[in-house]
Amino acid sequence: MSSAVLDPARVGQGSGDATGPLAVRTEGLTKRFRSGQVAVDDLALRVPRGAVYGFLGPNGSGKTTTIRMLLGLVRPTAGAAWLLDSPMPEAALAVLPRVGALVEGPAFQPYLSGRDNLARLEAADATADPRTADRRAGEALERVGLTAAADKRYRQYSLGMKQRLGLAAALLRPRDLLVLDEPTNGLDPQGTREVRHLVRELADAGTTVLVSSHLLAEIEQVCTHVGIMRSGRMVLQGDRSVLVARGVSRVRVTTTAGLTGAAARVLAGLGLDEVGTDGLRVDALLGDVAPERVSAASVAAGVDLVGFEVRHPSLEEIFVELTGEGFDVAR
Ligand SMILES: Nc1ncnc2c1ncn2[C@@H]1O[C@H](COP(=O)(O)OP(=O)(O)OP(=O)(O)O)[C@@H](O)[C@H]1O
Repeated sequence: MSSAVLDPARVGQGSGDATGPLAVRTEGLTKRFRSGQVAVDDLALRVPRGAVYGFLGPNGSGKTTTIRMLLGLVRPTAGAAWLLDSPMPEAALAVLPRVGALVEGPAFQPYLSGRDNLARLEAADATADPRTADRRAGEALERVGLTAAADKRYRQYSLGMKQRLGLAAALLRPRDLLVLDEPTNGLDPQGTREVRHLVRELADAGTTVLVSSHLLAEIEQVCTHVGIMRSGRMVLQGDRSVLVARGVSRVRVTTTAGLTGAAARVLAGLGLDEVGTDGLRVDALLGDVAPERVSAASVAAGVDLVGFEVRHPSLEEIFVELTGEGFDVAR
């Protein structure tokens, strides 16, 4: 399917969608590498304008390949992508100046300083205004905390400094959309906090931000929306409440000796699943049963309530459950 076949106007691109105007949209986006590896499989990405979209998934789940396709750096095997309503890669020249990107391996010169590298990028960009280049480079370096190291050669930069320079390059001018692939890679905790702060600031100023990470905790606090990838497929996408809604709460009743059987029968009688007993504790999945029904039914059945606890899983637990993330990478 090519973008010519799939007209954005016909599929409601940019309006009409339940989620409102979109800054990034893909339909059936697929990448099969020559090795036969399907890195991205039939992806329908939906990044609303103004969102901070956390693009999450374990190592190897297809985030970088997706981002490279969005930016026209990798050609999709099938499907289509739009950035700011413009088809990619066809409209790359027109739309990419409005898009700041931080992707792996930016083309920086090792023997030039950070500042001179930015100047070189500016000089290569025909759409940039040379009169304001120095000021904008200085501001971008300051925003990413690189002013002190601005005149050091790139090859002497630490990984974190390189990452900051990549961010500075994305911020050389105001952007409507920022696409950041693992921006906290190589940063220390303070640097990670600064990136979060920067993302929030940019979003407050109206920029849409698509930010990938394999660590939910790193970007959870700034995301308005999430998309979770597993083995090249999107397993969950929407505003951040979809994550919470996805979590399954558990209830735990603690009672006295001799009453655990009765407690288990109460829980099962209410239709709760996975009822299990451990010492004086009886656990079950709460499902959509109200907790107060469980406590009331227990008391009515003569079960002493020594303890009563409802546990909501953390976002991290939900993320791990969805992605099946373990120590090994996906593939
Ligand atoms: N050029 C390539 N040729 C063959 N396979 C590739 C190529 N690039 C990526 N892959 C494979 O595609 C899959 C997805 O990789 P991708 O880099 O998109 O994942 P990711 O989610 O960005 O992971 P990470 O968090 O580790 O960067 C992986 O299995 C990877 O080995």
